[in-house]
Amino acid sequence: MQTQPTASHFIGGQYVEDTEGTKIDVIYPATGEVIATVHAATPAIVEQAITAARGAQAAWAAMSGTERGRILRRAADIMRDRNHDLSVLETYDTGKPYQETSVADATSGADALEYFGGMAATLTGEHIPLGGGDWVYTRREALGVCVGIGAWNYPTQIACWKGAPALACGNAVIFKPSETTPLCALKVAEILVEAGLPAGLYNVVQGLGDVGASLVTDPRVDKVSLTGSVPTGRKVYAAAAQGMKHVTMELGGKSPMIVFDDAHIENAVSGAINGNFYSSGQVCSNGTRVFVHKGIKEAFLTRLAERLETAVIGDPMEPETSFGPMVSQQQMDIALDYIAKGEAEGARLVYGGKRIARDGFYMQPTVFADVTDDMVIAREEIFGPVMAVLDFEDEAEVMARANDTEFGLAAGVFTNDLTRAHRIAAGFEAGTCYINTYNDAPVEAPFGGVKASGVGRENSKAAIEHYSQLKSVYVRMGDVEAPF
Ligand SMILES: NC(=O)c1ccc[n+]([C@@H]2O[C@H](COP(=O)([O-])OP(=O)(O)OC[C@H]3O[C@@H](n4cnc5c(N)ncnc54)[C@H](O)[C@@H]3O)[C@@H](O)[C@H]2O)c1
Repeated sequence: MQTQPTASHFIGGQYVEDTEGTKIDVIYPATGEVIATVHAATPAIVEQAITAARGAQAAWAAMSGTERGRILRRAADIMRDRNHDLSVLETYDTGKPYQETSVADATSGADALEYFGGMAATLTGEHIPLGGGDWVYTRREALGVCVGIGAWNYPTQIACWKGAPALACGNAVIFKPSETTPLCALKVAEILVEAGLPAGLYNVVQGLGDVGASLVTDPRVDKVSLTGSVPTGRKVYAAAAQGMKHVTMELGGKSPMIVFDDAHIENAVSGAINGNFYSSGQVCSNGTRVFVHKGIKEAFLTRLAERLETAVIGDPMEPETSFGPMVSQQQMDIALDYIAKGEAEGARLVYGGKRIARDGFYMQPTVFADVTDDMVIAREEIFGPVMAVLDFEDEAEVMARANDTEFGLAAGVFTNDLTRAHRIAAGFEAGTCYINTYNDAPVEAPFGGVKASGVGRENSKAAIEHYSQLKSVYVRMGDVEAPF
């Protein structure tokens, strides 16, 4: 497959290059080889993108929702038709196994385009009757130019989860992918244009944090949607506040998963695997603090270790590979450093813990038991395949410990006690909760965090609120009274 894109950026409906920008090498995580090179956007490229977006937005917003939606739904169909190639590219960009990318990336992006494409024609205001025959009507209007800034773990999905609702509402989009995974968003832009999206409405500019910051601070940008870490979120939120811009913040987590002693152990182990080792642990909503009731702890750990033995670690392009490399040397080193901290703090290493001796950024899926709440591996987001298993005995105690974190992205509970399951879900301080499952993210349901994990929601009808605004129009049917 040709991994070198035609050019670094996609602006005004076409590929654009400016080799003056800082060189960014794209590294295939499975081998460490450079598979493409792009250039960070220069100020001239940023200017071009903002001008293109502003120039195209008003006419797009003036089209009917049905027309806008049709284009998005056509793009969804093209994405599904090209799922194989898009999945291979996603694997080159991120290192995630094709087994995952073929079902969770372009397919999820297509779902967002289809869902919001269908919704575009349903976006309306309301009629509010007042006394004396007067009335108010509301108009749901676009925000203008929306900037999306992506993390590296789901480059296609993030480009679509931000782009689809923004476009459905009549906005123009400028998307800056993570500098670690710059390739996939360009394909999303190409497909949208092929589906009939007028030029300038979905632009992709490459770059590091400084390019993101220059977009966030530009007065011509109306909204910023970031997927990234909490420290970056604090900076971007603060910068956006200066311009009183709308924001969506999809940030990190250290989510709890509670396994009661009446749980179906096999399902709970599956949930813990999905919530810790999918995408080599590089998922924001992962349930990395697994609280297991003392009564079933050893049975849970034994079964977990047996199941981990069956993971197929290897070439991510091979269909049977179920666990691939980390995205980068840097991210692997961060995770290995946390493993060293866990051992130094006295946690019991029950599985993995080592780098795998082969090319690329491979490390073992890792499980620590006997982890206590104060350990660094139980408090900080690792963003790697490192599970911390903690003991508990009492429901009230585990609820308080689960919530004792600055984060609030996700949380899960495994139990067969119906009322307890809902009591726990109600008690979680988290935006996205799971009962007897973990890490589902269908487009129909709102996704996002509370506390330091974020502001706003992606997916579902809720996303519309974050990509549009209401205008109230007051209508007087009679004479206007005034005091003098
Ligand atoms: N809640 C979610 O939906 C979600 C999904 C995926 C990942 N994440 C989080 O993302 C993090 C991992 O991704 P990452 O390492 O790419 O995150 P990161 O915060 O390092 O970078 C995210 C993006 O922000 C850009 N950026 C950095 N500094 C900036 C600045 N000052 N102004 C504007 N843009 C700036 C980066 O270039 C990148 O595109 C984890 O914390 C993970 O939990 C959250």
